[in-house]
Amino acid sequence: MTAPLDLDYLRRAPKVLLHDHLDGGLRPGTVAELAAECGYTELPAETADELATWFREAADSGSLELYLETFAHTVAVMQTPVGLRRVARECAEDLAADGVVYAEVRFAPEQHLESGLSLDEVVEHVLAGFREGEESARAQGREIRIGCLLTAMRHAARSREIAELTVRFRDRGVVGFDIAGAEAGYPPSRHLDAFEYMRTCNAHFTIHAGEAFGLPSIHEAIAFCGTDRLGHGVRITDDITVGPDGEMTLGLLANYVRDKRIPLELCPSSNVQTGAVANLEEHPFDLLARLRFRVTVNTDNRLMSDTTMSREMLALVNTFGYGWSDLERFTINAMKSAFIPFDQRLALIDEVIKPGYAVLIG
Ligand SMILES: O=c1[nH]cnc2c1ncn2[C@H]1C[C@H](O)[C@@H](CO)O1
Ligand SMILES: [Zn+2]
Repeated sequence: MTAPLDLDYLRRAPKVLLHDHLDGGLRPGTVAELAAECGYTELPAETADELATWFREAADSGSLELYLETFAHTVAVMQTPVGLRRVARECAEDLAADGVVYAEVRFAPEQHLESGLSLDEVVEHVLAGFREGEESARAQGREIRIGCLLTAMRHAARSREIAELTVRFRDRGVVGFDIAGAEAGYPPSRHLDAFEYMRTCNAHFTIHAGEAFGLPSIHEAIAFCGTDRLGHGVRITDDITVGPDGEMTLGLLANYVRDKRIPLELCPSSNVQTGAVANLEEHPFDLLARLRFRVTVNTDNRLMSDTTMSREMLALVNTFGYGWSDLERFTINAMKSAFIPFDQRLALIDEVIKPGYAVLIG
């Protein structure tokens, strides 16, 4: 018998998450406790409940720039070994509790140097936290694997350094590189040397592109930088026209993205909050899914969107009427697009994802 498609069963479904920011996924209570421990006095609210509401409402800004301002408070409490480790451990625990079996979690090491840690030390503490979280999840019967992505901030000038840091840690749990931050005015090609370095090292990267800025950003990310995946990429719809009879025509760039199976790391709730799309009903997720782009479901920032992978999937189910087989397809899309070796991706698909959905599909 097919399992009901509700939050409870969605949590049991094996899920794969490719786009989740470590500094956008803290537990509200942890923000409050770490602030008290490290003497950060600028928090906009005191209790966990008040903070949860504040982050969600402040991020509901309709602009990526205003949305990003909320990160000042989370980054502020992630400056010490204790803070970094705890946030990473809890991230792994929370994702595992939600039924995520594989996640790539990203953060920008250059934003965590205020108490004198080196870039390498910051990464070491975060990786140690992930390993602790994986172990405590395992002790509770939940298997999760976390790969770490290192992000460079696109308005800054440290991308080459962060790319080198990524490659230095490639055998210790860092699986790829990314650029993030305000998109308008900071094209991906500003960081060409970092991407060239990554390609020289046969290393993987994704680029936030096509979120707050349109096709030129996506074109640069692919044609100039050679990105493996697109962070968001929703604006690829600017290159798709839907005729009066519903006939869809893809432009050269949209065709290229689809033909090359370039994965789209779509983040439905986040896109509504930053104003990339007006509401979930108008989100192009379904259009792209029906056109068979390689769509994946992601959280982006669980704290700012007050969300989880299960809730993002439920929102899509309620909006577009998806069934378990659709969710399995999106999950396999994500697993195929991960930055870990092919044989390991295949093992997770065959041994964890397919059997997990088979039980739910009945
Ligand atoms: O959706 C996003 N677009 C661009 N930048 C983002 C997004 N979500 C988080 N960031 C930024 C803020 C964080 O401090 C940084 C590293 O995780 O990445
Ligand atoms: Zn993001």
